[in-house]
Amino acid sequence: MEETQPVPRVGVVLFVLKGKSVLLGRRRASIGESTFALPGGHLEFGESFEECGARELMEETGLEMGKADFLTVTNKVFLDKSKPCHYVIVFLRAVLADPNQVPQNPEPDKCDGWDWYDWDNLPQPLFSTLDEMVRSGFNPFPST
Ligand SMILES: Nc1nc2c([nH]c(=O)n2[C@H]2C[C@H](O)[C@@H](COP(=O)(O)OP(=O)(O)OP(=O)(O)O)O2)c(=O)[nH]1
Ligand SMILES: [Mg+2]
Repeated sequence: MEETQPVPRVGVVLFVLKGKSVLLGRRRASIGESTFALPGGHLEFGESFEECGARELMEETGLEMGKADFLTVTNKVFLDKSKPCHYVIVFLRAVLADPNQVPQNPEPDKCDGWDWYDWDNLPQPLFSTLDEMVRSGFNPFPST
């Protein structure tokens, strides 16, 4: 039988902002195990980036997304795992529909839980892509 060739996949990942804080959760997943990462996941057939972001945020945190806009895109190959992965990741900046919503953890097998972290005092270790962005001086907050 012919082997299926690996292909790049598209992900949508959210910087959910509240004041000077960003929403992060410690991953329980093969890629980035035990690192702090942003909510997000795979783009499904027919979805807009915003629809995907809102769906993933609801599935992973129970939070309802408000306004979102495009920030940047990355193109990253993860070769350190037994199954190599290649992701084009679209990063959106988002706020909550209601800023008083409290994050839940409906997928405890995938994440230890979600919390708000001050951008100037981020937890360690960060997920590799996020770590690279922070080190390069990337800032998800709107310039005022
Ligand atoms: N969640 C998340 N994914 C990220 C980040 N940075 C980054 O490159 N990715 C890439 C690697 C992930 O394997 C890929 C897809 O996200 P994911 O691993 O959370 O996917 P998922 O299980 O939630 O997706 P799904 O199957 O539920 O659709 O996006 C990040 O900060 N958070
Ligand atoms: Mg995810």
